[in-house]
Amino acid sequence: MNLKEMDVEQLKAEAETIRKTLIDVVSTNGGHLAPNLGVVELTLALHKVFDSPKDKILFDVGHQSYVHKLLTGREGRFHTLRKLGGIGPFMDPGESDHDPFITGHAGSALSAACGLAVGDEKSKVISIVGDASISNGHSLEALNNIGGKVKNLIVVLNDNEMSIGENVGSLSKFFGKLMVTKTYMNIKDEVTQLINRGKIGSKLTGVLKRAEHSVKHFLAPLSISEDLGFKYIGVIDGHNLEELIETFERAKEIEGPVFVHIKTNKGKGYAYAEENQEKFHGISPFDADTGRAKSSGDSYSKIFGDTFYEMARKDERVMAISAGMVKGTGLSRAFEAFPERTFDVGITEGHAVTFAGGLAASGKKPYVAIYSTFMQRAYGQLIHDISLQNLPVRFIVDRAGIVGADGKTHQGIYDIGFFTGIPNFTVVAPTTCRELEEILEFSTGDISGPMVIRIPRASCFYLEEDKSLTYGKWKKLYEEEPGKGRKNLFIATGSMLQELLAVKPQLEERGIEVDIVSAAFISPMDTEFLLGEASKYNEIFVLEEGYSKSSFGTSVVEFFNENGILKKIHKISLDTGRIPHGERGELMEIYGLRGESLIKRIEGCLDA
Ligand SMILES: Cc1ncc(C[n+]2csc(CCOP(=O)(O)OP(=O)(O)O)c2C)c(N)n1
Ligand SMILES: CC(=O)[C@@H](O)[C@H](O)COP(=O)(O)O
Ligand SMILES: [Mg+2]
Repeated sequence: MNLKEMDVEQLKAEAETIRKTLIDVVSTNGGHLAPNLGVVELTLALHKVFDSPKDKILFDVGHQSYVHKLLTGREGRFHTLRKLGGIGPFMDPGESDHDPFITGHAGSALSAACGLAVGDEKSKVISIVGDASISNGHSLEALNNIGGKVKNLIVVLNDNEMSIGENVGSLSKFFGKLMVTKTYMNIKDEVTQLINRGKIGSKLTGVLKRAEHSVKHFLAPLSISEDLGFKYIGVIDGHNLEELIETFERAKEIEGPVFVHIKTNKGKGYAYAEENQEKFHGISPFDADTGRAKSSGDSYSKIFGDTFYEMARKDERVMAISAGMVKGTGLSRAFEAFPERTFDVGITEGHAVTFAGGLAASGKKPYVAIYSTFMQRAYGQLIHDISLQNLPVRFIVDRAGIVGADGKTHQGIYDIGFFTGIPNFTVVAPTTCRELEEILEFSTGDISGPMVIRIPRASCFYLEEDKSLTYGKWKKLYEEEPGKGRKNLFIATGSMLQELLAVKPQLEERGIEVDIVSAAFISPMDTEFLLGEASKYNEIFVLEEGYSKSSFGTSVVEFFNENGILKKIHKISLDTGRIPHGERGELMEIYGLRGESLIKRIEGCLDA
């Protein structure tokens, strides 16, 4: 039956069916379960009242847009969620006309919605933003622009009092306080009615108006409705379909911008997710009956978190900053143990970087752990605040390379380019977890400038016989003399050492000599090695899990060029910036960085 024709009881039954589908599919494929369980009624009510795609419904981040996908013709393919070629993780106009704009990074939706609303005044634009994402600078800049101006825009604050973990910061308290304005709104309504009925004299009217004003400022010193230029409706129970539908019908008729404040419960309807909202924010496949996820081996993030904990224990100047990703970056233990030296600054990557700069300028040893893709948000700060002052901030760039099911908005493939393109940064991509520990240990010393340590979304790799790292030096993993019949040199950084070693036997079986150098240091490069031993090889391969333009490979090419050495350099990296969602392993294979396709690619280079 068409949603528009359903009565409330039928919609409630539909909500139950949707919750079951969400649990079934996400327990099999992994994904963002708790955020979606929390917005089932909210999304049903939006689609009941508004006419998508004529009216544009845009979820910020889009990790909670699964219900919207189910209601807009994608239910038949929903079992393919986050799989290669299947339904995507966030909103994407390439996937459906009902997704008016791409999302994935927090805070962008309000700006996009502002543009969509101004660009098409005939439609209503409804943008749903979470209580953590609304305090992101991007969202605040948009609110600043929308307030008092954009009449066909409705902002829905989905307030579940959670980010991935606990929601942090004073702005989150401010938005929480808007609830208090409900009391104020009730008082205001009563005052207005009394005045309008003409039951009171003009003197008393003045007194009441002043009292109403003081009550407002006592209860909510800044009101979203009057001070920021929105018509405010709230607080609405986000699981009460009648109330939601009535609210949206009201909001639809009002000349906006309208701000609707909705309270929801993250994980609603699935006890395990309600009890552990952080775990079920984004989860890998799990057993729906027990709520237990399959465990995997130690990740690079875990090794970082454990090593950082030890470093912080030994050195009081060591500090950590996370932009809303404490658990994902492995830092939970350190945050619990050292609350006075660890800072979750919320979804504010730009601020996190400059805040760390300030700490470094005060003689502290800040470690900023941010996913590669979200680090893109802080490019200006990296140049203006860190590079120009050469501040010794340590950056842990997590999820560097292909991340898998989070798809094209989340692939961490540009950081090598943007960090090597800024002066003063040391850029290190450990090739094993032992190297990660070593470089972290090194970084606690009094380093002279900013240092980046890039780690993949992968389980740890170790070499049986691993030599120690020396700053700026690469490690030869071969014995033979170059030039004596040995023609091919492979310089592998980060995760690509493991990939290359895995195919080395097959390459050799096919008659391809494989001399490997493990190159944790992307910048500075081992120039002594490049000028000496490397220059004796005929073919040089540079392997990295990153975008090929402006890459480690590019740096090697430039270096040979600048030194007048003519070499055939093959860049084994990602030739496209549009890598879709799928499993990391299969994407590595498809894009020529793993297994048989890596072998073919190398053979192709040698044949050319
Ligand atoms: C720029 C950026 N930084 C970090 C993230 C990771 N992230 C995704 S959802 C999320 C929390 C969002 O919380 P909220 O907006 O309250 O939505 P909820 O999940 O509670 O519905 C974070 C930190 C992101 N997507 N984008
Ligand atoms: C939506 C979002 O941006 C995060 O929830 C992200 O999906 C987390 O990724 P990990 O699962 O790799 O921590
Ligand atoms: Mg939230």
